[in-house]
Amino acid sequence: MQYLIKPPRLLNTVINLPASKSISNRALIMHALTGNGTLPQNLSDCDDTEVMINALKHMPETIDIKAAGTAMRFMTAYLAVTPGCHTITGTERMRHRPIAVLVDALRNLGADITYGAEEGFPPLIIKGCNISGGRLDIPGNVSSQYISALLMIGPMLKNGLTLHLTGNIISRPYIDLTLHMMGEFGADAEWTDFDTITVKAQPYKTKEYTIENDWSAASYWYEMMAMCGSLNDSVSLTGLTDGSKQGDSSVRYIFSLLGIKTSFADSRQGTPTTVTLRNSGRCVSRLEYDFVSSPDLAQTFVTCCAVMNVPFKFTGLQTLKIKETDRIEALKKEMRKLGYVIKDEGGHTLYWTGERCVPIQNPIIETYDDHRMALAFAPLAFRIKGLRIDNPMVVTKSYPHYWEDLRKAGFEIDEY
Ligand SMILES: O=C(O)C1=C[C@@H](OP(=O)(O)O)[C@@H](O)[C@H](O)C1
Ligand SMILES: C=C(OP(=O)(O)O)C(=O)O
Repeated sequence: MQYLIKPPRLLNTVINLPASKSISNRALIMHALTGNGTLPQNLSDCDDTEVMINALKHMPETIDIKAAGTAMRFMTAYLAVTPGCHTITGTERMRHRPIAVLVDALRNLGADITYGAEEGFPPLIIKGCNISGGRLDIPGNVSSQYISALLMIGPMLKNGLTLHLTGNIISRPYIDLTLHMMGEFGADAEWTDFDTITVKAQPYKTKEYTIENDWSAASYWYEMMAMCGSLNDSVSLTGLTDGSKQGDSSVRYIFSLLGIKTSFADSRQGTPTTVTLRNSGRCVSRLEYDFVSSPDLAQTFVTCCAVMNVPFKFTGLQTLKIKETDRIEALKKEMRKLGYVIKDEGGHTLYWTGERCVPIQNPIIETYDDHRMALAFAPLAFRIKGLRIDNPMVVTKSYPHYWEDLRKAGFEIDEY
C-alpha cells in the first residue's frame, strides 16, 4: 500500500503527540521489578511498547518482541534475573541487529544465555538466575540500550553494579534518562566518573508514574512548520516538558536555527504542557551538527535541510546502520529520488553540498520497515508534488496515529 500526500494550505492545528516509547519501556521494566504498584499512566500505544506490555503480562515461553530494539535489549536483561526459561526473538531485521555486547556483559555477570541461531544475534534462550553483580567493562560505542538494560537490573543484584564504559560513548542522554528514572523509582544510580556508572544494591520502590509525550515525534511537526514556512501558521503539541530528560528535546534548539520558535504554555520546568511552534522565516545558510546524542533526529534534519536548500554536514551517525534499517543507505537512496545527492563519509557522517540530480516525477519513498523513514519524509509533501510513501503503516512502531494527525491538520491522504 502507498499513501499519496497532499499538504494543507495553512498549518494551524493542535496535536496530541504519542507518549514516549523510551520512557514507557523503562517505566514498564522498573514497574515489573518493583513487583507491584499501579501500571504507569499514559503508556505509549505504539508497537514497541505494546510488545513489552504483553511480554511482561503473559511471560510466554517464546517472546516475539517484533522490531522493538529497546524491548529486546531491556527484556534480555530482565529475563536474565527473572525465574523461568524464555526464548526471545523478533523480526527478520531484529535477528540481524547485534546483541553480543549485552549478552557478553550479562554472561560475565553470571547470566545463563545461549544463542538460538547465529552467534551475536537474537533469538536468545535465557534461563533466569541469581546474578551477584560487580564491576564490568563494556563498550559504550555500539548501543546505549545495552547500558540502560544492565543499569535497570543493577538494583536487583546482590553486589550492585559498576559499569566502566569504553570507547566513545554514544546516545548518552538515553543513559541519563535511565539513571534519572531509576532515581524516580527509588534506586541509587549515578555517574561516578565521566565513563563509570555505579548502581547500589538498593531495590526499587513502587511509584505512580505518568509518561511524558514524545519529543522525537514532535520533530516531524517541527519539520512541517519549517516546510510550510508561512508566518501565519502555528502548531501546538501537547504533553511536552520544558527541561525534559528526553535527549531528543534538543530538537527545539536545532530547529531554532531553521527559524522555528518554540513557546511553552506553562513555563514551570518539569510540568508537561502545550508547546506552540511558529516560523520566524529566518534560517541559517548552512548547518553542521553532531547527532551522536540524538541519532533518531538524523532523518528529520537530513530530509528537512536538503528540501529547505540548507547544505549540511551531520556527524555522529555511526549507529544509524544498525537501527531499523541501514538509515545511511536508505536516506541517500530516497533523497536521490527527490533530486538531492547526499554523500556519506566513514559510516558516521552525511553531508550535502547543494548538489542536485534529476528528480523522479511523483516519487514513491520506500520505508524499509523503518517508521522514521515514513515519519520524516511525509512532511516534504509541502514542497514535493505527488509525494508517495510506500508501506506507510510502519509508523505504528512509535507513532500509531500519525496519519490521523496529518488528516486532522488538513492533509489529504489517498490510498493506492
Ligand atoms: O534507550 C532508548 O530508549 C533508545 C536509545 C537509542 O538507541 P541507541 O542507544 O542504540 O543509539 C535510540 O536510537 C532509540 O530509539 C531509543
Ligand atoms: C532506533 C529506534 O528504535 P529501536 O532501536 O528501539 O528499535 C528508533 O525508534 O528510531
